[in-house]
Amino acid sequence: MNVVQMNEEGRAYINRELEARFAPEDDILRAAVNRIVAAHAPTMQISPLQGKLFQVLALTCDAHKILEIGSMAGYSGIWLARALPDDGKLISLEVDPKYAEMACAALADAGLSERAEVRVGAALDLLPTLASEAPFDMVFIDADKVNNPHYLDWSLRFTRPGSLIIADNIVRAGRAFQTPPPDESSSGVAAYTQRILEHPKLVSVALPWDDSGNGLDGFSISVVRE
Ligand SMILES: C[S@@+](CC[C@H](N)C(=O)[O-])C[C@H]1O[C@@H](n2cnc3c(N)ncnc32)[C@H](O)[C@@H]1O
Repeated sequence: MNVVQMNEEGRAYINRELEARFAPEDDILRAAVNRIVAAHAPTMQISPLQGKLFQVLALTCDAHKILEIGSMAGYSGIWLARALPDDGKLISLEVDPKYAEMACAALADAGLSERAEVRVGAALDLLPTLASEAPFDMVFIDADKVNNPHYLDWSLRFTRPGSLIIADNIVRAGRAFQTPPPDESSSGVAAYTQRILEHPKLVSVALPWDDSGNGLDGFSISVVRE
C-alpha cells in the first residue's frame, strides 16, 4: 500500500495529482498567469481546483449571470465564464486599469469577450449601476477584503433564492479568527463571516485552502434561501 505522509510535501503531492486530473490548466489559463508574472505583480489568483469547483457550482445553480468583484488578470474570470451558456454574462469589476486591461486580453484570448465584460472602477462606485442587470445567479467576492461586508450587502440585493455568494480569503492564515483581528482586511473578513453565519436567508460553509505559498486560507460558499 502506498501511503502518502500528510506533511507539507504530501499535501503538495495530493494537490498536484488532483489538479492534474480534475483541473488541468490549458494554454489560455497559463497565459493569464504569465501576464501577471511578466508584470512582476503578485500572483493572487484562485487555484485551478477552486476554478473547477466554481464551474461545478455555477453549473449546479444553472448560472446565466455571474458577478465578480476583483478581476485581476482574468484568471478566475476565465474559469467562471467558461461555465456560462452562450447567452450567459459575466460582469467583473476591477479598480486597477492595468489589471482590467490584462483581464480583457485574457478573456479575449479565451474567446469569451461576448460573454464576459470587465468594468473598471472601484466596486463600491460600480455596484449601484448594476441594478438593472440583477439578479445574478452567482457572486464571487475577491477584491479589497476591508469592504467585504459592503459587498455582501450588494450581493444580497442582487441575488435570488438559489443564488450562490462566494468569498475568497476568509482565513488569512488565521488572522481573521483573532480577536480583535490584527488588520483592517482581517476585520472586514471577520465581519463578513459573522454576517453570513447569522443571516437568516443564507446557508453557508467554508473550506480551508492552501493559498499557493501565501499560507493557509479558505473560502466561503453561501446559498440564498427562500
Ligand atoms: C485577489 S485579486 C483577484 C484575483 C482574481 N479574482 C483571480 O482569482 O484571478 C484582487 C483584485 O481586486 C482588485 N481590487 C482591489 N480593490 C478593489 C476595489 N475597491 N474595487 C474593485 N477591484 C478591487 C485588485 O486590483 C485585484 O486585481
